[in-house]
Amino acid sequence: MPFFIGQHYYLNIYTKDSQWDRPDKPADPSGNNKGDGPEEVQCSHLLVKHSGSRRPSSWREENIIRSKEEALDLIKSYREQIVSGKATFAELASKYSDCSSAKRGGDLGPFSRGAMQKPFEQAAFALKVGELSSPVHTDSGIHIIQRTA
Ligand SMILES: N=C(N)NCCC[C@H](NC(=O)[C@@H]1CCC/C1=C\[C@H](COP(=O)(O)O)NC(=O)[C@@H](N)Cc1ccccc1)C(N)=O
Repeated sequence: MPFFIGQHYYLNIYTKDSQWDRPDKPADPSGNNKGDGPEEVQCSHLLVKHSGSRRPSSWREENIIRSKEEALDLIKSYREQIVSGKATFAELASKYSDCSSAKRGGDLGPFSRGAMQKPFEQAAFALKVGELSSPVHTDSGIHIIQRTA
């Protein structure tokens, strides 16, 4: 189906899914996503901001000027320390995360789709419980995410 500007798309108001093609049946009001993964996840994250972040400031640093590349190097080193068992996720998030959730070891609490920026949501909902993501880029900066529930 060729795409052209102004083309209408269809939004399932229950599951928030969107599609170009006209649905062939009414949306299910129960909002069941029919096994397309969990409705809600709980995650912890470690955020390293950089000069291109939408808000380059945090509880740790008034004015964050590190480059995106430096932020990625830091995130990779934290991820390596967690994977090798040198440090726990909560220890590093508490010390180094540029998000206020650092105070809770990075815990964001439970959230459903639609709450977080898309790249973060996509990564979080693809994780199995206990799994640690690769670096995830959002407008906030670079994250590693651990699904806890
Ligand atoms: N529980 C929710 N629904 N809270 C609203 C989330 C808003 C959402 N946030 C994000 O997508 C990213 C990924 C996770 C954290 C985050 C960004 C920022 C840091 O980045 P910055 O905004 O300075 O660019 N931290 C937050 O939002 C914190 N309130 C998250 C939090 C902290 C403590 C307890 C619970 C949640 C968004 N749509 O922007």
